[in-house]
Amino acid sequence: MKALITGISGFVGSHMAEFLLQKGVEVYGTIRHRSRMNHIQHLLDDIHLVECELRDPFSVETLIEDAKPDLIFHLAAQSFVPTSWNSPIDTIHNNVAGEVNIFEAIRRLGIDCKIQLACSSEEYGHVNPDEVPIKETNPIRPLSPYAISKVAQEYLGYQYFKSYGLKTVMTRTFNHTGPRRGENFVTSNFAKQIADIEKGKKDPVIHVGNLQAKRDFTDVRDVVRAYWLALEKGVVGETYNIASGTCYTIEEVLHKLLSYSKVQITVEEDPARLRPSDVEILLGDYSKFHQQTGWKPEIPFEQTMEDLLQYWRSQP
Ligand SMILES: C[C@H]1O[C@H](OP(=O)(O)OP(=O)(O)OC[C@H]2O[C@@H](n3cnc4c(=O)[nH]c(N)nc43)[C@H](O)[C@@H]2O)[C@@H](O)[C@@H](O)C1=O
Repeated sequence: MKALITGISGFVGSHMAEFLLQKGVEVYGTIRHRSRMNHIQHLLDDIHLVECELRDPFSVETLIEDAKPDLIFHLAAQSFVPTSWNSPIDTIHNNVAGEVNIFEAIRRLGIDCKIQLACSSEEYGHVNPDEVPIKETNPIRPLSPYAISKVAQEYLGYQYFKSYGLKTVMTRTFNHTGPRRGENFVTSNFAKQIADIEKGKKDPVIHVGNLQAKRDFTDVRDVVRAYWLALEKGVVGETYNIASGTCYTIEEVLHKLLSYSKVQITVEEDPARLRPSDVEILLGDYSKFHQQTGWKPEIPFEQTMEDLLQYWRSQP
């Protein structure tokens, strides 16, 4: 069996590759000329890397024709919410055009494959207090250009399923983290600041944004297992929440991370970290996915946070 991972050198892509290799799957992955390879350095002998610009239809058609995958995990995206305010068109173009190019290549070449689409809980956006835990049937009220790009990705997945029979499965994944998480994202950012303070590379002050937001975190290693099950047991054309079913304020996350360190650290708000609009609460109900696939998260949040901090401590 052959699987293609778009964005294989990224955070989730590298974990997905490790998971698939353990399953004995032949792994293809896309990189761009400026991709950093540090997350997949240890896998280079075992995977096929293809340089591909997903925004370029010719590049994508060549990729799909050469790889002829049975499974596609479409993980490549501009995924940082604040960047989507600074460059909204780029986020929408990157995330939406890239996916359409994949769908068009599959359709034109007549490739028979299943496609997992990494959609997002950000699509829910504004959530009323009486709407948690969030089910797939909740209203979509997106609050960022990134969220809009994910709504478009998801509905395109549905439309290509209905119009052309493409075997798409959409996963609305809530926040996820773990070793290799990009340093912009909150858990990694805080963990890296703590590790830098411990190493004496930074003054003992941790800079933070909105600590009142509530988020539902799942370990990335549970998430890639969910993506595999989404294609193995999920129903094509359907959308599933992937979540832990528990949420914490960002303040609680901060204090959890701080409790793993012996150094004395002062907390300071950095106004540049506040957003034009922030999703107040994301707390997911994953029962639809559980009923279909049997999946449930296995790695406790505390373990994820300790592993993340250890990851940053081990970085040069
Ligand atoms: C599901 C969804 O999950 C992620 O989107 P996100 O929730 O925006 O993730 P984040 O880690 O940037 O922020 C989480 C919360 O934490 C608050 N926050 C406080 N202080 C800082 C801070 O210093 N840095 C950051 N980044 N956030 C901070 C921030 O305001 C927000 O309320 C992406 O994977 C996205 O791709 C995705 O799909």
